[in-house]
Amino acid sequence: MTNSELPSTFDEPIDLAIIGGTGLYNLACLKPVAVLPPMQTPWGLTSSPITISVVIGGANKFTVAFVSRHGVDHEYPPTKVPFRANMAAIKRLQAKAVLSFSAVGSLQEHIKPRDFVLPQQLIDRTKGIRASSYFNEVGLVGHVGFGNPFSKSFADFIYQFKDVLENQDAPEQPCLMHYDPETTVVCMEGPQFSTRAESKMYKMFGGDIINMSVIPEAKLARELELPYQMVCMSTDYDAWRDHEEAVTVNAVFGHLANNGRNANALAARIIQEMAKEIPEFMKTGDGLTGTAKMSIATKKDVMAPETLDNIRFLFPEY
Ligand SMILES: CSC[C@H]1O[C@H](OP(=O)(O)O)[C@H](O)[C@@H]1O
Ligand SMILES: Nc1ncnc2[nH]cnc12
Repeated sequence: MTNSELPSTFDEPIDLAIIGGTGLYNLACLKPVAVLPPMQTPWGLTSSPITISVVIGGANKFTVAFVSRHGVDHEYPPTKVPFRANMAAIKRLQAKAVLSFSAVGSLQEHIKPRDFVLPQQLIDRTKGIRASSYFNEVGLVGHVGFGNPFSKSFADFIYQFKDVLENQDAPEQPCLMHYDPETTVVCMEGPQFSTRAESKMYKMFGGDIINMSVIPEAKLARELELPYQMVCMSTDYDAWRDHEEAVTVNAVFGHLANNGRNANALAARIIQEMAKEIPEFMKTGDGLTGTAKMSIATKKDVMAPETLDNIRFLFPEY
């Protein structure tokens, strides 16, 4: 059956949401059972249809939803991705966690192109022009904690499968997965890449890798109480190495095929293991359950009916 012949509705809650980035417009390791058309949310339409797949693991059924961040034909630049719609749709489908993939530049010698990184910290260098919150309205003010922007439990889970990575063209130079509590991703505005001076400044800040899309995705996931981990796939050394050409899109594209294969292998293992037994952090909410409600400072009595409808779109139980 081709994707266009599949049902366009799916009525069960999903377990895991996966967001694909540059070069990862679908996951070949998944067998779709439904393709939902781009979902209308109070924050607009999602950037792509949502592909639903079901995996059987022993006695369990495990459901995955896939969204393409930039659209299936890469129509949305990082500044204009409908991040709030994408994340609202994922929440509406009742995902228990979000696994996000991103192509990144490396700010450190030891992180080579084709290596993967599980960042645990981030530095926001976007320019305030992206809608980055559900709780930043007159009549709805909320301040969620963001000290630890990623899910350590999820990163620990993913790191178990570090050995699935392969370098197909140069097996003697294996692809590594880097993971420690200080590993930091810088998120810049784009769409232009950084200047050499900016790239060196980000290194001085303590950045290890750089992309254009972890903000506001990670912030919105936190507001939605969703455990969120980004798997960063290195494609270049950005612009800080004076003796080398600064990053170009051609350099990035040169590594996308290998990174895409590794993303599929990694996602397949993660899904297989989750289907056998849903990890504890997905069952319990990773300590995030109830944090959004606690963060809202505005009194409910003064909220407009439309505001309450939007909150209920995200949190039907509130
Ligand atoms: C084409 S290189 C720059 C582009 O790649 C990354 O996209 P994504 O995070 O969606 O994989 C980066 O964030 C930029 O948007
Ligand atoms: N050098 C870079 N800067 C920002 N985003 C990127 N995505 C891939 N490489 C990048």
